[in-house]
Amino acid sequence: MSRVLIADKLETAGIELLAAAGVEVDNRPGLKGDELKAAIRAADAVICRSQPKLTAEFFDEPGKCRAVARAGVGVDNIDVPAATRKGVVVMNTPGGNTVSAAEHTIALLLALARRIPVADATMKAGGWDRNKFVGTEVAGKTLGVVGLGRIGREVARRAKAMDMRVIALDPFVTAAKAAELGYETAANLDEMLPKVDFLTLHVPLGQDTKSLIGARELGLMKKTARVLNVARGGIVDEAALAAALAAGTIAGAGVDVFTAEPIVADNPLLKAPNIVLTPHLGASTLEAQENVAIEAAQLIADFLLKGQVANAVNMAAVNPAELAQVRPYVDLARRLGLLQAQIAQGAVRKASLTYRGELAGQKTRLLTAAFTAGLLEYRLSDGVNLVNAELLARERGIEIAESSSPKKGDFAALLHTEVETEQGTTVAAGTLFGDQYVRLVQLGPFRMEGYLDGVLLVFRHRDVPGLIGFVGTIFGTHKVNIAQMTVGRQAPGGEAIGILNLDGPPPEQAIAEVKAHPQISAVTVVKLPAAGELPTWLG
Ligand SMILES: NC(=O)C1=CN([C@@H]2O[C@H](COP(=O)(O)OP(=O)(O)OC[C@H]3O[C@@H](n4cnc5c(N)ncnc54)[C@H](O)[C@@H]3O)[C@@H](O)[C@H]2O)C=CC1
Ligand SMILES: O=C(O)C(=O)COP(=O)(O)O
Repeated sequence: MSRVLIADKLETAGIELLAAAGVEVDNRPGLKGDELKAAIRAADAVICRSQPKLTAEFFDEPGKCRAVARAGVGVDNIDVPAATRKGVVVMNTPGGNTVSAAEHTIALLLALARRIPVADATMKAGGWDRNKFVGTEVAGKTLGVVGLGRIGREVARRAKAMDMRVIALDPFVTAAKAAELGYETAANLDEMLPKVDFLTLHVPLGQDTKSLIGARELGLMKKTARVLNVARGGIVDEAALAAALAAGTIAGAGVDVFTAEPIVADNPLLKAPNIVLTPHLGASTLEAQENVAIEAAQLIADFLLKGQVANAVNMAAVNPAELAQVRPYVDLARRLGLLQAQIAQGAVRKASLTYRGELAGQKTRLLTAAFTAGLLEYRLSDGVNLVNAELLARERGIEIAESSSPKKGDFAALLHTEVETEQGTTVAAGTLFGDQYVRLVQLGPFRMEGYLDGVLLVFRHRDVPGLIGFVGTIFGTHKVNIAQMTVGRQAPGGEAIGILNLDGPPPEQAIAEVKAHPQISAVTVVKLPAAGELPTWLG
């Protein structure tokens, strides 16, 4: 009989579903340390929410555990790469708590605007003050929504119903799509922040979003503005927010999520003025908990009893033998996607892939999925993989088109990609040398032979003598080694593009010095995996 550890508080509907399916349920929420480790090892699968921190050590020796289901969205409390390495499938249940998280955000917004918690507390302490708690209407005010995914969209829709003006910021939402929904867009945070009366964050916690709102960003906002964080602790810097509230440079905040949960006594937000706090209650409604408990239990029952995998954030349902054959091209396609994600400016509308020569008609769906996974993987909270990449792109209104042409050009096989955003189209094409070495052979209109790994410095320039030496000297001075370099140009003395492969990330100062050259028009730093480093879904 299969055994499932329930490592968090889970609605009984989920537990009943497992029992009815003939699975043994070990319902022990709140286990920690060695006890949790032992319970995981003894189970075939685990169901959790955000409380247990399933760090790498829990997957070191997973015993018989083969799957973790997160009854909710954010998997930031689970070390997914560590789980993957050990072959543990991690699944989640996006969508089930979307409405609850959105409603909680609106509840905090109104509680702040009308100062309800403090008025309530004052009254219960014997007070009656109708002058001290004068609030503000939200109608006519501007709400900035950062992250217009599932929850952000529901928040924006509700704000619109309250006659708020909505400005959205999300790399996967074009101005046209936003306008269709009745929202404005901002090109970046700096443009959005000075305009908003309320700011709400609905992005996953990741490298890009940690401290997304810090002292500098809070400083760009109106003194009368209020900040809401129902996403994840740390997306808004806690110390900076507490300081801005104390200084009165921000008028209020509503926070549901914290860097350490349960909150620690010295968290500066506990003592900050004009703040409404809730203990991670965004998904805590009967409805949401029933949804996610049933969904998570069903995922685990199907996995254990039928071998079926759905909603996996770290696993591709691709036949292993097939994958082995095309692995180097899958790697190339993903790297081109990662490159395009970092060089394309503005919200992505469409990606068009053309398979030329020997690649024509060869598992192109798989390669297109790999390219799409690369294009999306920096931004989304769900782990993007071969299985879900195209669906996730479609959900975000990104069209993915592919075509094949068996005619051979300069290369026996070529993958040509074009990414269209509201600001233009970027072209990148790649191939394999010697059936295994991944190479970039075209960027924009320029032909070249570039390496698609590590840190790349891409610079557009005019092909004038001495320029390459100028750039090389800058990196030499800053002690950043240049491992490779390639230049593509159409004609001597004309427009050109240079790519340097650097042995480490370049300091800001070095980039500023490169940009200062009058013949260099644009500089972009692109971060790609090291050569041979494969994504977890391909490893
Ligand atoms: N307080 C609570 O109880 C709950 C909190 N959450 C949190 O909310 C987050 C969002 O959930 P969903 O809306 O379901 O996820 P989602 O994946 O549907 O939406 C996330 C959106 O953020 C956008 N995004 C990513 N990086 C961005 C950036 N740097 N700037 C602007 N936009 C960016 C993505 O393009 C995507 O559209 C989850 O990751 C989770 O951490 C989710 C449920 C309940
Ligand atoms: O689904 C999410 O990401 C949440 O933050 C909800 O967390 P919880 O399940 O209530 O611990």
